[in-house]
Amino acid sequence: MTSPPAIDVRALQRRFGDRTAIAGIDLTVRAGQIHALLGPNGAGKTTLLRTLAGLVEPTAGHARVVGIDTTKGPRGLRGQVGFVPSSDRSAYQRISGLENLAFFARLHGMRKKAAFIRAQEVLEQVGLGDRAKDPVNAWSHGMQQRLSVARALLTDPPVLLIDEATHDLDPVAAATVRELIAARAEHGAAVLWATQRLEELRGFAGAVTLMANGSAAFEGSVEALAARAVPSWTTSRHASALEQGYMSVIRDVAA
Ligand SMILES: Nc1ncnc2c1ncn2[C@@H]1O[C@H](COP(=O)(O)OP(=O)(O)OP(=O)(O)O)[C@@H](O)[C@H]1O
Repeated sequence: MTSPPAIDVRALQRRFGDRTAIAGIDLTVRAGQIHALLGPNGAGKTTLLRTLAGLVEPTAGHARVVGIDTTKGPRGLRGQVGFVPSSDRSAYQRISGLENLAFFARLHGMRKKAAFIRAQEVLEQVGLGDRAKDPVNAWSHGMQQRLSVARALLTDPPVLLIDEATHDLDPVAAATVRELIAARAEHGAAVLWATQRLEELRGFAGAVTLMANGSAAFEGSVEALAARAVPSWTTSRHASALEQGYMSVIRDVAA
């Protein structure tokens, strides 16, 4: 018998007043897969990730994470989901990164000593081991973003929801984060990875959903998206095939 998908989204809708953020999406991500979420600003990527993290309730349809209905909220999903919000600044600014992570590890039930050991370990994984004891308000934006990634990895959850984690990162730090996430996927985590950096998807994401206006305008492999590339006077000759494929899908939606 095949196990249920780690992420299972069926006919999901979410409205905010008159505005439709998610207009009926189906999505499946299995253990060990990295699934990229693309789309223009306002397409609904963050709303989808926040719904899966239990922070937003669907208006219709459903979302399940390792079989748990996400309407149970973040508490009901605790230990199952590592969520990296975009531009996350939710850490306690006056205490150190180490103390922040140890605090969150203790919320997950770790004993004090084990919590500090694990906190130091994940800080080293994201390249912040030597800054562990600095107060977070002395860290740069990119360092705080890496702290958010470290927090999501604390308990090795089976599902990782990542919203533009590499947005503020230098290329070396961004590569380190992708390697860490790929290693988690190799160990069985299911990853949903929202990004605007197309160049990072090749050799990283196995599948792509391109959202537009709250719907899935394309779903397939990175190679299949690149194969949608069409020569056009509007596309720069320097744009990669992947970028051209992306733009071709968005143009079809707008047409
Ligand atoms: N709390 C909210 N209240 C009202 N409208 C919202 C709320 N959250 C999102 N929306 C709307 O839902 C739509 C989808 O927004 P969302 O943030 O999910 O897009 P996105 O694809 O993540 O965009 P970006 O690439 O800019 O991060 C937008 O029109 C946005 O204005």
